[in-house]
Amino acid sequence: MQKELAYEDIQIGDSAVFSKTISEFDIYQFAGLTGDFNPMHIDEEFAKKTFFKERIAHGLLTGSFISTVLGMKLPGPNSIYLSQNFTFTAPVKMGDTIKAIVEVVEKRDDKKLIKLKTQIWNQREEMVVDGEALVMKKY
Ligand SMILES: C[C@@H](O)CC(=O)SCCNC(=O)CCNC(=O)[C@H](O)C(C)(C)COP(=O)(O)OP(=O)(O)OC[C@H]1O[C@@H](n2cnc3c(N)ncnc32)[C@H](O)[C@@H]1OP(=O)(O)O
Repeated sequence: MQKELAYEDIQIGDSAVFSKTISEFDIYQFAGLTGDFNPMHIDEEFAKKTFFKERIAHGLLTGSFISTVLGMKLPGPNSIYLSQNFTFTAPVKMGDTIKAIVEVVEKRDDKKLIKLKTQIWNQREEMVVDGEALVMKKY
């Protein structure tokens, strides 16, 4: 279990990472959980005729691993997620291994707010998601 960090323990420049290989099962599970059965994610024949020519992961499935790093590592347990933006810069394909990285870029002591740069990269060192998150770490 990750040691719980207090707001004061967190410094600008601190970073944390979570890595995962995206499987067909992950994509089906996400479709079932959310109800987003867009055929470009789940129907190989349909996907062959799309711009990407094969099935790709839902953008928010990929993006959700930013939440994993924020909630489990940095700022970690007891973080309150306030906002997030995502730019999906490249597709995530089945079997890709993605790495979600967060880095503290700003702190606001009066409200205990932490701004983090949030990016996800694939195994070919291509950035697939870019963005920024705001988290409150009250205690
Ligand atoms: C809803 C769900 O079911 C569906 C999904 O989840 S799909 C999965 C998540 N999305 C992705 O995986 C897409 C990943 N992105 C890409 O692969 C690329 O961005 C792209 C191939 C779609 C487009 O790239 P590119 O061919 O380089 O784009 P253009 O240069 O032709 O740009 C056209 C205009 O769009 C703007 N733009 C492009 N990408 C983005 C982006 N990610 N976010 C915001 N805007 C984007 C680009 O600036 C161009 O606009 P402009 O006014 O002409 O500058």
